[in-house]
Amino acid sequence: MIYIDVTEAANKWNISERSVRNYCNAGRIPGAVIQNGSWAIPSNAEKPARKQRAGKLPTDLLSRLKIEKDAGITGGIYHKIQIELTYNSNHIEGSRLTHDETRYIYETNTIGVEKDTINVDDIVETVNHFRCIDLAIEQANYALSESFIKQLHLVLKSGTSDSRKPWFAVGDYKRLANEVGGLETVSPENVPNSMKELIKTYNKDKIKSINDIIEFHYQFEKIHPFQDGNGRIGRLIMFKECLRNGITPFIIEDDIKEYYYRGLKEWNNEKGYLTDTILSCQDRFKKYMDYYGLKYND
Ligand SMILES: Nc1ncnc2c1ncn2[C@@H]1O[C@H](COP(=O)(O)OP(=O)(O)OP(=O)(O)O)[C@@H](O)[C@H]1O
Repeated sequence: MIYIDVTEAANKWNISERSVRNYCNAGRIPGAVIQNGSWAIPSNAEKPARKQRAGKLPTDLLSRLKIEKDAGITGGIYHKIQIELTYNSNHIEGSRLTHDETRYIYETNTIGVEKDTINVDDIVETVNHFRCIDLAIEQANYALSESFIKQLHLVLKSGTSDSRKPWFAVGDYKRLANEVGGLETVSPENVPNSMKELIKTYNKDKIKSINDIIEFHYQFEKIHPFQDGNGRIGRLIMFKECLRNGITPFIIEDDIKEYYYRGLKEWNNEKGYLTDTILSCQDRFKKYMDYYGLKYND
């Protein structure tokens, strides 16, 4: 990939450097990454379209999400997904922030102190997760790539205490071996090849089914490419890929976490456990879509 810097992008698109940086920060330039402290932008990236004003809202989910996000509309499906997906995905991984606390952080960028101790990382990762969802929406229409997956990790883990550990790679694959559910995962030296292979296989067919997305998720979790954050990154990828393929997304809610874990554990023996769990999450999501007058095809 050939990259250009912020000044070059600003000249090319005839906008200020500040606007280019704002677009990068908002995740509106697919593939833009931070290198040596400044933004590196793919040379073939297109200038982001100007924000649309809210008018008659479209009934397909991705268009609606983009409009609500860009227009800063509150109380819609975008707002709902930010809170539900962030709360549940973080909670599955042990965050102790409550649903209300997650909502306050999203809506007011403040947090009331309801308990004695709040883990700062829980707050940082919650705010970061909101931005990851934005990235998934902005880049929904691009083919899945390693650079996008690493960018999600960079955004999710930036500013956390993990990011200050010398052995922890933020926005890059793991340096130390890890396991999941007591099972071995791919060793750090083999992760780059395994990820390349996984993405190549996944991208072979242009049109994806929900089963392809679930299979990818299992394979991704088996590789466990990052030191930490694999569960949340994996679920964000599924969210993006559902949007890209016109498939109803789903939020794995905390109350069915055990079924989700069992589904992953048993995937090689019985795919029905995980598939059925995800289909029931999709049914829940369709209720949100009905409420907001959105159409779905599955
Ligand atoms: N038996 C299993 N097989 C494959 N993947 C699994 C299995 N059990 C759990 N997972 C996946 O691993 C994720 C958790 O991994 P882990 O406990 O290592 O946390 P992590 O890598 O720190 O991710 P994050 O902090 O988001 O979770 C789960 O959310 C799930 O997606």
